[in-house]
Amino acid sequence: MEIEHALSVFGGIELRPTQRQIIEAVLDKHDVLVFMPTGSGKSLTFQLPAIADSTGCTLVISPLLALMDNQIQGLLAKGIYAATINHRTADETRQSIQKSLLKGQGPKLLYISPELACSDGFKTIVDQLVESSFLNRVVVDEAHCALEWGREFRKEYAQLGFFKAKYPDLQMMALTATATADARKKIASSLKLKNPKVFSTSVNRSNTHYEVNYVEDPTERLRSIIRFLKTYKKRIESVYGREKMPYPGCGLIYCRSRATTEQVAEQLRDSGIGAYAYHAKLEASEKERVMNRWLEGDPDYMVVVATIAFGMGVDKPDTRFVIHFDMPQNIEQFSQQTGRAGRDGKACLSILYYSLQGRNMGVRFARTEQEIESLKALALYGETITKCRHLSLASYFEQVPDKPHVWCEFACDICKSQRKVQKSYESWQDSFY
Ligand SMILES: Nc1ncnc2c1ncn2[C@@H]1O[C@H](COP(=O)(O)OP(=O)(O)OP(=O)(O)O)[C@@H](O)[C@H]1O
Repeated sequence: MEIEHALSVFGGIELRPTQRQIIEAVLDKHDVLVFMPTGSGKSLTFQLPAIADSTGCTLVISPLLALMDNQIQGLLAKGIYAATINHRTADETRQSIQKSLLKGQGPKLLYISPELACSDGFKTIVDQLVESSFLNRVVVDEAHCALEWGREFRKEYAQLGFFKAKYPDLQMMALTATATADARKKIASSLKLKNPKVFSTSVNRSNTHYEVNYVEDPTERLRSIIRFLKTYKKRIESVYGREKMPYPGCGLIYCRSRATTEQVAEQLRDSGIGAYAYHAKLEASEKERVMNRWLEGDPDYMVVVATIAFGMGVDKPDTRFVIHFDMPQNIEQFSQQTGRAGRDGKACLSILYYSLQGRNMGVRFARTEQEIESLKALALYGETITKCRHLSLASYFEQVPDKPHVWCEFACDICKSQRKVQKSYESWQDSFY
């Protein structure tokens, strides 16, 4: 099937130039390594070739069930046969999927976890699929989970090199938003990719307005957020009306601890702002309710106040802001969480509350040399008050543009008013003495 024909399934969207190049390389049977920022449309680069294949299956290895479900629902809604096998799958369904795969009539995309991929039972299925030429390629999504130093490290991710070790000609594709040169090398080597075509696009998200607020006291931080959200809500409602559904101004606030998410959400509700907490210890039904209402754009769920448990794979394109009430653990986490906003390409806002307490907490939890480096990069991002925030982020990812002003155009607090940032930074510093 032609690219254009396969694309029609996606409702007439136009491929971005890099997406097209990647898809062409995949259809040319190259191993491919993709580094593109969060929300830049990486999924399409493996979904479209899978649809274009006349027979056989693309195996997608993904770290989270929620992430798999999200993609499968989207594909099924477009009439594409996609499925998952995981611990929740009934035996009958599992057997029926396996049988259909071996006849070449199975799902076009089969999503599985790295743990299942590495199990002996599944390896036997892979053997049979390769022998019958029904396995077109293996896609490793969120490939940075293979990096031992990352917070999201999963040991089975680091074992996925077995595919190429046994079947050197089996095509593999790896995708991640983590973009340092070191990460690239390590991912390619861990998966044993053969002369991969590497695609790396700018980490810059020019639709994001970056802002850093230097506030040490958590109570003052909360006051500042409430002030911001009240003004913001008023503005939204004056344009769209009070009860607009879906609500056009949804966002996320990240905190470090579960207790903080609950406290912040409660205080926001008391101030008339629709907000609910989301963390790993909530009942499954509560998590589902909060996630679904937020995704639907319910005004009472305008803000989700979350721990790190809410993040990877959440795709709500019209998320308008991400606020870090507490500092994230490092710059990778900051970049990934901020990447939840503005996935529709429209303007969005990132506000980082920077504090000495947050920085020290990061030091306490950093486990490896690389994590410390990434935390230092976050500190540099927060404490550099003479350089555009977009550029500070880009320097960590070793991407410095020729024409920095084109990247930002006043889309950060420093480019907007360096004097104001300097004043706020200095008064924060003064508060220590
Ligand atoms: N060419 C395109 N034109 C318009 N919208 C697109 C295009 N490609 C992807 N999108 C949309 O952009 C959004 C983000 O895409 P996707 O989830 O693939 O991002 P991603 O790069 O995988 O992000 P993450 O790293 O966070 O998983 C989705 O809503 C998707 O439908």
